[in-house]
Amino acid sequence: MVNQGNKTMDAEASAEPELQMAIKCRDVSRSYGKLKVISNMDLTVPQGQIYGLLGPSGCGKTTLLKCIVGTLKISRGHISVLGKPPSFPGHEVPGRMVGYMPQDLALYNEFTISDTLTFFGRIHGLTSKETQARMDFLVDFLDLPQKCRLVRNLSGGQRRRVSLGAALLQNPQLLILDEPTVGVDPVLRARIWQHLVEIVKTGKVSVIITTHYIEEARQANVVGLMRNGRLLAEGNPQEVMHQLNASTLEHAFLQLCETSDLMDSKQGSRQQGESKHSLESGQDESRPILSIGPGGTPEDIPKHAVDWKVRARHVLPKWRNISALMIKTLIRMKRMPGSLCFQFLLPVIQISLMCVCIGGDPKGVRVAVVNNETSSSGYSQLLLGFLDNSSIEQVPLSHADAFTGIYNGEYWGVLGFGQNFSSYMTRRALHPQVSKDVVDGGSVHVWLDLTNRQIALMLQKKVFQAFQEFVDYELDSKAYMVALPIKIEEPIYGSLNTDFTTFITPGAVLSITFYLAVGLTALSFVLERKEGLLDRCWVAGVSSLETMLAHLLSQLFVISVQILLMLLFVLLVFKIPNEGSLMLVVALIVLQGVTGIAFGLVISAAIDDEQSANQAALGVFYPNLVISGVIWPVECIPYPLRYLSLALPQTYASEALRCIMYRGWGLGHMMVWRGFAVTLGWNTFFLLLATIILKLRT
Ligand SMILES: Nc1ncnc2c1ncn2[C@@H]1O[C@H](COP(=O)(O)OP(=O)(O)OP(=O)(O)O)[C@@H](O)[C@H]1O
Repeated sequence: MVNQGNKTMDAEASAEPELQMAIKCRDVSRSYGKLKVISNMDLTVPQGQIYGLLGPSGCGKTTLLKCIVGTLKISRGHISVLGKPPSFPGHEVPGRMVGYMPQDLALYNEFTISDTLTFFGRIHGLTSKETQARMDFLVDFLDLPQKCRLVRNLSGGQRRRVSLGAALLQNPQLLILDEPTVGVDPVLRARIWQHLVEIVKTGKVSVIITTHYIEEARQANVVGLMRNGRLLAEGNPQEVMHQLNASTLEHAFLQLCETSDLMDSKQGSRQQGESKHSLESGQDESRPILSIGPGGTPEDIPKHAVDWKVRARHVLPKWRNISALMIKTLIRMKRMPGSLCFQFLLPVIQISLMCVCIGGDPKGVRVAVVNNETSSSGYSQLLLGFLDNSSIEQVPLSHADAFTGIYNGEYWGVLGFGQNFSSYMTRRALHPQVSKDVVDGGSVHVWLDLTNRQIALMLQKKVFQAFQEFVDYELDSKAYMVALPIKIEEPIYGSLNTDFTTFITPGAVLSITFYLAVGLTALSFVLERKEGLLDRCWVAGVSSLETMLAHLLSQLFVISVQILLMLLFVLLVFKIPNEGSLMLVVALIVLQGVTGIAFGLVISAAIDDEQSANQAALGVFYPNLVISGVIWPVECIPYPLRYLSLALPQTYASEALRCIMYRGWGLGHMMVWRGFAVTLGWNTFFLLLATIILKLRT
């Protein structure tokens, strides 16, 4: 009986004058991995009508709407929205022509209602006057609370209405509303439907709406009843009910489900004997059981040509969108002052801790002194007087106690002087030939605990320095007789007492800038994607490149403040020398910050959840720090790992920064421009990669 009705109504429809179609889906399929969610679906939304898309939870309604707005790619078939496929160059879908209310709220929690509508108004290119007028209307119409209320403080239903307001804002030609009436009281629900009915009356606006409340869809001009990714029926709600002799849409739907189950089981038993080919073609599946009205035919898929100028304009980023997104980020920052202060202060804290704690000479290192020379005017006492007391704490002990102490880990070394140290040392210096006992007794004996190389090296250096100062003082012009025949001349670059902090600071500044920038951006898209904000902005007409550039520019502001504060501390508080151009120093650090932002954007474009994004950012941190030559010279890294090290973003950049700061070199030196070139190369690569990933995934 249903099939008969179907045929009659198809025939009637073909006799009617042809309607303009707002949306045409032909043979559309979409799968998530192996799960086929939409199967060979044909759906037609006539221009100037309300189309109610109905169906149980999980039947694929949201997926279909996402395919229609273009945020999901279809696996097969063709979709035309307002005359062209979504995201066709020059077509304002996505863009101003479409108002999309996603199922997720997709609102910025830190925004007020007014901020939210102003943001979408900017993206759609409305003037502030137009936005204001629409805002006043929508606040009144949707019964919204005061405009200055923060979205995060609104109830679920209020948020939903704000989200609907954002979709209605620019008076779009096509409204795509995914469950706009959930959580909305019956009075307002009726008003929303009344409004939709009114706006379609002009014939210029079309609406596709999904709802769980099947009966409210009676007010739609056309309903599509969906089940398991298929359209069971499409037609005017009254006619659907009439055809199925049902008193309510719900009953009609129930009947269709039963018919569909019956047909499926019949088809299943038939197909057992048939070839696999007919199973896969799926052509039968695509036809609704009941089709009343303007269905589509495969041959009406038009071909569209596009001018290269239009194509170029479509690809080029729009400053309007970038500035809207930047203002959005700045407003969000302003609404989280604690987090912003923390972001500004964190690099200062990190670099200060590094300068204070890493690279300086160890202090108060306990050393046991076994002095068997009793005379207080002996050379041993004199020599000990030249030891740097701030670094070394001398503990006079007997031989036995000193060795017990060092074995117990109480001392880092033992200095031993023989009974006749002074006389033997003189004899060593003056006589060309002396016995082994004299050589031995005239030497300072040093036993070290070498488990801590830095402390042991410092002790050795301090003992040699003390000895040199002692002989210079005691022997004056004859000092050459006992001193080592090696003279360390004035350094070409740097100073004689350069400490490890000086080496590590440039690399540390770059690493801190890089990783804080990664941290700032690695989650930016992850959270926005999760909350549906990325998709919503995309449907409003924001491209991946614009999203990327807006993030980059607004985060540049944050890292500029970070870099300024960090450099103030490094140069003025910790007095790290800078012999070169401050402009070059700042430029290189800012570019490294951009590399960090771009890398963070890659992570956040590629990864869906916060935990994985955090893990990726943290996972890269330590290996990169270790093999970038930031904390230890690259020359210590064995081949072939060194090649990897040299290719990393911070290796040549750290070297370049050291060359600028300590050697005073400029861009004329290869070691400097190489650092800039590698940094710029990585910036470009990461930004392109992030844009491509985001484009592919949005
Ligand atoms: N990103 C995804 N990855 C894998 N499966 C998905 C994804 N999104 C949706 N699905 C699956 O696709 C099917 C259809 O989901 P969809 O959200 O389109 O249903 P729906 O009809 O809108 O349901 P509801 O009315 O509850 O919103 C469901 O089985 C769902 O689990």
